[in-house]
Amino acid sequence: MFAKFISNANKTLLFRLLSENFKSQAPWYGIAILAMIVVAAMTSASAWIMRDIVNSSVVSKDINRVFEVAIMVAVIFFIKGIAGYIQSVFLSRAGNNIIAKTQKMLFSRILKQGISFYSKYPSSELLMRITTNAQAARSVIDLIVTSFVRDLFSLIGLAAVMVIQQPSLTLFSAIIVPGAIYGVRHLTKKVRKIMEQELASLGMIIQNVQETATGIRVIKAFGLEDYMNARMEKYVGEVEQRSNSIAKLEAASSPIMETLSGFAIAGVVALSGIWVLQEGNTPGELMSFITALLLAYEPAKRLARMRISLETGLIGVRMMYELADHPIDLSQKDNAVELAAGKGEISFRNVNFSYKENHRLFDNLNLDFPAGKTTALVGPSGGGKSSIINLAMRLYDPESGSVMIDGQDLRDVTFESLRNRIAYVGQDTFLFAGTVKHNIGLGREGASDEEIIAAAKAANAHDFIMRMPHGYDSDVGENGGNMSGGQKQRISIARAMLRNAEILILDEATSALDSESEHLIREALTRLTRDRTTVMIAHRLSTITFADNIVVMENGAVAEQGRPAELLSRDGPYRRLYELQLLPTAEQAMLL
Ligand SMILES: Nc1ncnc2c1ncn2[C@@H]1O[C@H](COP(=O)(O)OP(=O)(O)OP(=O)(O)O)[C@@H](O)[C@H]1O
Repeated sequence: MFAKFISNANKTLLFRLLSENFKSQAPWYGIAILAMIVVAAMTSASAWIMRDIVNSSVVSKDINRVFEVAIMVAVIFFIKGIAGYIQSVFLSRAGNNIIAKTQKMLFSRILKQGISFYSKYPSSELLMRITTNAQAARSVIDLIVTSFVRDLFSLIGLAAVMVIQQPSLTLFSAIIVPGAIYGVRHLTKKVRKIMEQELASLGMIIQNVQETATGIRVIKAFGLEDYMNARMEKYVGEVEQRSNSIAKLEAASSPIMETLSGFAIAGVVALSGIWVLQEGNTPGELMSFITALLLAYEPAKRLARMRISLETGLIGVRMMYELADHPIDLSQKDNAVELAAGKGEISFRNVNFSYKENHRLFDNLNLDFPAGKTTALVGPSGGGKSSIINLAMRLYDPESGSVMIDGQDLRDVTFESLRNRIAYVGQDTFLFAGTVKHNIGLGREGASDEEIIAAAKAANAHDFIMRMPHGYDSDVGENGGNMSGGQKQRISIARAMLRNAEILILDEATSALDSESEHLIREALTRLTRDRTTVMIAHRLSTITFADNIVVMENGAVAEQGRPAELLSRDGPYRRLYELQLLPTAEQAMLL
């Protein structure tokens, strides 16, 4: 029966959801299920006792019996109330634990993913999958437990009351139920489709809000408020329309059920007169039967609609598992070893690499970054500079050939030992929510306050930090919103300084700073790069005169390399780049 109830794919999904979550929560679900059985039993008892209420007061007019029955009614409802409380508390406890566990699992999974995963899933989508879809896991389990235990047991109990009180009338009512279930079945498919579209539009709403928050400067500067508003209106409108369609479809199950139930009750009322009058049944039995029938209506309706609720809930669960199962394209080998301590020489040997199929960026690339020296990567945009540091940090793997540190292939070493040997200062100086101290301290776990301050001093950041309202305990604001570009850069230099790794990867900021800031940063970088293997992407050639070696990258290949003075003396690509950047154009020269 269950096989026909839901599709095979959904059945697999459901079994997986239950097997992964139900077991760990078994004690809580056990208690909740026991409480539900008590609730179901008390519901049936409240229908059963109608017979005694009516017979004792109306038929036998026995006042003592009336009091007895009244006490029993009070006890039934008291027990039902307590059991209902226990059921809710333990069901929620298990459910909340499932949400928490799912969210933790999803988050640690996406943290393991390589950079390419993040180009596939926009942040808004990740947000939705980790929040809304994780909730769906709980809702589906709740639905199964409440429907199969509370509703089914209530229905069985009430049916038993009905059979005992009026067997023939029960038979009549039973004919109606399959009709009602059939009536709601055809609605399921439609709801599923609309629900999928609704979730997609919901994702777009999140994306729009997120883009507004992160891109507010561009929005304001270009007066894009109307454009953003129009986009929001479109997505919100779509969600509104789809929600209405879903509500209409879901509600459509009500008229079907109401009409059929109306027929059942009308039939029962008509027949009951004949039975009571002709077959000598008591009015109490009849009242008990009708109460049981009416009480059975809600659980029966919920069970009939269960398929719709299950299908819609499973959409979220499927999306959650899609994220959880997304293969990790960049993983650590099972037999990975520690990256042995060394001087930090980086070498690329016969490296072939492409981001997209049939679109090779590096073709047999051979390149060395000598230990303890600073190598500057220069060249036109798209030449492959960032891709080199992506491979050197093992954010991507080459298709063939190898990237090595001190002769060890990066694919053979643990991520932890690799990351411990590298410090990174990126172009987008990302700061995390928290204090200045916290942001610098992320450079090395367990660093003392003194070490953090020493790193900040070396990064020329100490003085401006001390001028902040709470010094090192000042809040940096969202992504360093409370700081200038130059200050953020010095914080990230201090973070790298604290790491004290042999290898430094430096992606120079493209935005120009005022000369004071530029001078302070330059000084900090000179200290930071001293005696370290530094790979530095330089966008402004004026800043790399101190480099030991320069590599000019063009179209994924090394166009030229050598010492700065040596390259300048040649009439090659570096000299041309240099002249292009440093020599004022005729027009500029006239303005000077
Ligand atoms: N994640 C990616 N997916 C697909 N293609 C990419 C990706 N990143 C870079 N590329 C492509 O690879 C080539 C090299 O890019 P790369 O970012 O390494 O160049 P770059 O020299 O650092 O450029 P820039 O100076 O503009 O930062 C470019 O053609 C770029 O379009």
